[in-house]
Amino acid sequence: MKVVDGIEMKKLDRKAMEEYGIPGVILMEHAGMAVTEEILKDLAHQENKEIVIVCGTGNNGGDGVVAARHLHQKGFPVKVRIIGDIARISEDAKINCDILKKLRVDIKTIIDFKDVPKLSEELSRCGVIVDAIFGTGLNKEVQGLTREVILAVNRTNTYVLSIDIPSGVRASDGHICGIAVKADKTVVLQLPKIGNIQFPGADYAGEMVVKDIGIPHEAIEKSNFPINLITADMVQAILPQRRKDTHKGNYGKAYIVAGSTGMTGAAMLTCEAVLRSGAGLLKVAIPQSLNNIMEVRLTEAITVPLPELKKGVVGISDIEKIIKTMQESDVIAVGPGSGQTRELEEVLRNIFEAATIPIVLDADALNALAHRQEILKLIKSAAVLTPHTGEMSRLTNIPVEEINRNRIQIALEFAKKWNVILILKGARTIVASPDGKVFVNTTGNPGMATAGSGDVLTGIVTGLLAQGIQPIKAAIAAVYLHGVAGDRAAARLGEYGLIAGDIVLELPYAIKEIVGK
Ligand SMILES: NC(=O)C1=CN([C@@H]2O[C@H](COP(=O)(O)OP(=O)(O)OC[C@H]3O[C@@H](n4cnc5c(N)ncnc54)[C@H](OP(=O)(O)O)[C@@H]3O)[C@@H](O)[C@H]2O)[C@@H](O)CC1
Ligand SMILES: Nc1ncnc2c1ncn2[C@@H]1O[C@H](COP(=O)(O)OP(=O)(O)O)[C@@H](O)[C@H]1O
Ligand SMILES: [K+]
Repeated sequence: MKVVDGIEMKKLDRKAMEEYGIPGVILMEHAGMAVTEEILKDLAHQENKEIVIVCGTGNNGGDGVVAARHLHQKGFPVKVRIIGDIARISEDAKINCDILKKLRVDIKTIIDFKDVPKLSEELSRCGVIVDAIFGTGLNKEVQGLTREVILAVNRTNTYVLSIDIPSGVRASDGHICGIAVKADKTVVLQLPKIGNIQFPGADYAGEMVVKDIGIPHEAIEKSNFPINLITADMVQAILPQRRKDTHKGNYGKAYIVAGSTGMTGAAMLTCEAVLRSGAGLLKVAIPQSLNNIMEVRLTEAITVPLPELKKGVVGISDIEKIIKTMQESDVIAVGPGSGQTRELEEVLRNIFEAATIPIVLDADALNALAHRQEILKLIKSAAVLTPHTGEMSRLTNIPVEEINRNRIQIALEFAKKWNVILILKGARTIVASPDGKVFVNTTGNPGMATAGSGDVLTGIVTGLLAQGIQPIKAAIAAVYLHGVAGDRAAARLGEYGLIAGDIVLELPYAIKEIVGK
């Protein structure tokens, strides 16, 4: 599903109107009806059926006014409160306001701070507040009277439904323009906006429901706006059903180079996730002295001990053996728990030069690349990098705060510059491809902020790549499944007690949930 910013949404609205001749009032009518439908669902669970709709003077307010008409028609007590100068109301919203007046719906304007206490009282007394103050047209910090009204909405305990996006959240990036409505539910019109899914804005949305308002789907499909939301349908289409007449050779050989003294656990988690993702065969390169530990724990994997020179870490002396196994494999992953050694860069350089298979780089492999990203240019095959924000900061020399303000753009620029698939991990993981596309993941939860959960993701990407899934698709499916597995684990155990191994254990069920088998 496409994700847009305010400008792209406006373009699509205009296209619907100008190229397809769908008048704005019709789109507004659909929006208002979609909102009504959701309000009716919410009202079904509560005694207090009174609704107060707080509107701005733009088209978002117009959607609220249409909803007021439908609710009035169905016999619900509705109040409409319009903030600001009603003379400035948008054309389509005015048409609908005029109808409301003729229907004698209770409609008033809030033009002064002294109107706020009365409004606060109405907001506290009603059963549902509809927030139709600003949508995609928010273009500056929220101040003055509107700020007071939003504060009043947030002070109540009343259920709040926002139209399109909680007022105060900037559609283009999720920035909070000083203050924003804290919604219980957001009825997103036609397409999710970046501000609906990127933090901090995403935190204000509550439950999100996306509703079609009649913008032609072919117009949306033709849009070349690069951002997409990863959905279950998308992942289902990526994961093939297994054919009956197959054997382990059909599901690929994965090769993991991971682990060092003190960090065999990272290698273990990655390996388990590779196997649980359905790869046919797994080999793991491990410093000789750690081999026994791995053999005991990893029943199903083949270990390939490396004759380490420096005890407990992989070094350049191991490279011949690494390259040989790599040449017999379908994917290689390097980095989880590898340790920070100077030699790792040299190891990577050799792998990059020799590899004809997809390469997954995580953790210490990424640290080894910091300040030496240019060696990524040696890679002739596909590469998937999986940094968390801290690793991304080291890779790019951009401060963490700046990355967090601009995750999509920074991930995209890196992917294009270095011709890699970049998975920028965190709450709302971003997958960026070198051809300029971005996929945002919304599965997962803060319970996954625990040591080793990134190693699990590396294993899933690697396991899917082993099975011959196209690299960008493997990355998309991996982040989604990783999040679903994490959500399942959290549902069972809660977020506090969740550990990375639980994500691995839930992974088969997450896959089954999507694939059906
Ligand atoms: N045909 C369509 O386009 C359809 C659109 N639809 C709906 O419309 C929404 C977009 O509507 P929109 O473009 O009219 O903008 P909207 O969000 O209502 O606000 C703009 C107003 O707010 C004002 N303003 C902004 N920031 C402010 C601030 N900080 N503090 C104070 N004022 C501020 C701004 O003022 P100005 O910039 O003019 O000074 C302007 O007056 C969209 O989210 C969806 O819900 C659907 O009905 C389908 C058809
Ligand atoms: N709040 C959150 N919401 C969703 N996913 C999260 C959240 N916190 C962490 N995760 C996920 O958990 C994983 C953590 O990875 P990482 O930081 O590399 O852990 P480690 O290095 O310990 O393995 C990432 O895939 C990240 O997206
Ligand atoms: K709104």
